[in-house]
Amino acid sequence: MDPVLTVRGLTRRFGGVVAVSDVDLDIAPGERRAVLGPNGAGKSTLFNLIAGADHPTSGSIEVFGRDVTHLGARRRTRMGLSRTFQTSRLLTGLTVADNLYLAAIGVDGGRFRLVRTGRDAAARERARTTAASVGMTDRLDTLAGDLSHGEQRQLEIGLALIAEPRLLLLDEPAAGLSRAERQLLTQLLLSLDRDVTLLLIEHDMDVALTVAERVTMMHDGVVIVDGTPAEIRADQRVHDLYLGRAHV
Ligand SMILES: Nc1ncnc2c1ncn2[C@@H]1O[C@H](COP(=O)(O)OP(=O)(O)OP(=O)(O)O)[C@@H](O)[C@H]1O
Repeated sequence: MDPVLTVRGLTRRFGGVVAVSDVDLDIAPGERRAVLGPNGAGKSTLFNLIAGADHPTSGSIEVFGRDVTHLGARRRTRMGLSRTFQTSRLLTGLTVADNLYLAAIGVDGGRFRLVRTGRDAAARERARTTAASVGMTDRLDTLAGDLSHGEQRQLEIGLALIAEPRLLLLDEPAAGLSRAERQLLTQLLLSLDRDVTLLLIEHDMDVALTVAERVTMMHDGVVIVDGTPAEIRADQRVHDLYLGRAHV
């Protein structure tokens, strides 16, 4: 099967800083991949380049076999790429159902066709099925602002899933969550349909190594190890750079 994502020689410079340096990445359909690395490794820059929020100095990005290097974020979204954000985009004064409903009616008609007469009902139904897929059926009538931090993260993932993406980019999904919330998040990510390929940028080793089948470890903009969670755990360079520190 063709890769979902192919990155070649990707480089992003900011003045004299090479935030991402000659990175190659191949992600297969249905794969769960994590990108790990200490502060300043280049994870966020790589994420933004793949999402289309930023553009590389050199190199190329293909999504679903199509060169998107020079396409903006919206075009990539329409192709089936979706992302979460580190800062919450929830409408805290609205219920879970309404947050999902508004996202559903906002989805581009090309990918999620809602015939005019049934538009409202279809969007409501889509909100309900998405809530179920992120384990929030019993919270549909709760205001987003009244959700726990972990539930808000669940809802954000739901919003990213509403357009039925084929590639979901998760930007540090475990950031700021308690241990119990991280475990729930891990379960949620493990439960997602394999029709969606996952790429997560993550600081939290436990979440990344449990959810991902393959981990790409970055340092100073460069990929230093690419392997299975077992290989990552056993790698001396990872220990030196990452595991040896209190919390990087
Ligand atoms: N807009 C920018 N302008 C200048 N330098 C930048 C910019 N964005 C990132 N950098 C630099 O690029 C390098 C990589 O940063 P990046 O944020 O991608 O790392 P990261 O692995 O995501 O780190 P963190 O875990 O702290 O978010 C750092 O040296 C950072 O200072």
